[in-house]
Amino acid sequence: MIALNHFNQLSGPEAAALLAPCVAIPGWANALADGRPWRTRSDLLHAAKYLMQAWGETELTQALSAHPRIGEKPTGEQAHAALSRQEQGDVNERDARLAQALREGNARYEARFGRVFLIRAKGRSGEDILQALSRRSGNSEREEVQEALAQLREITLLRLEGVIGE
Ligand SMILES: NC(=O)NC1=NC(=O)NC1=O
Repeated sequence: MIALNHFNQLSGPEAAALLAPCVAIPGWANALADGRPWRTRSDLLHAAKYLMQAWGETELTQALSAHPRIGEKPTGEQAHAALSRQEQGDVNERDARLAQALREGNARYEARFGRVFLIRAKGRSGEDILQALSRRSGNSEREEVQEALAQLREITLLRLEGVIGE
């Protein structure tokens, strides 16, 4: 985490690179880097949320390239991977029944929608996630794009709040 005034003083590329692990949508990080200097952290977070409203299915697909399946914690060392491992901390990978149910649920979801199931995992138990996976698998395509985008916004905002301090 760095302080806002330090973020304001970085070069453009450094500022954008710092935000890149929040979501794999470069335009979003670049726009927030270009918007500096931010007067307050709140101004930055409001701008970030405003920019996310424009995201659609294209951005969702783009972002999913950096989100591992739920229950499959990534092994990579990139910042995205470390964040995903931390966010999925409450998914008890030692619970073999849960892990199997998530694998099966993810496969069914991907067969239906053609993309990885995305959920804000932080603060959710494996059981909570499994229930959401089951419920959302019954969504229409249009409903599910909106739900997945809402989850992407939550994940991205939580990550941004973890990167930039007051
Ligand atoms: N497929 C996923 O939902 N992945 C993730 N959810 C999170 O909260 N972090 C992830 O990497």
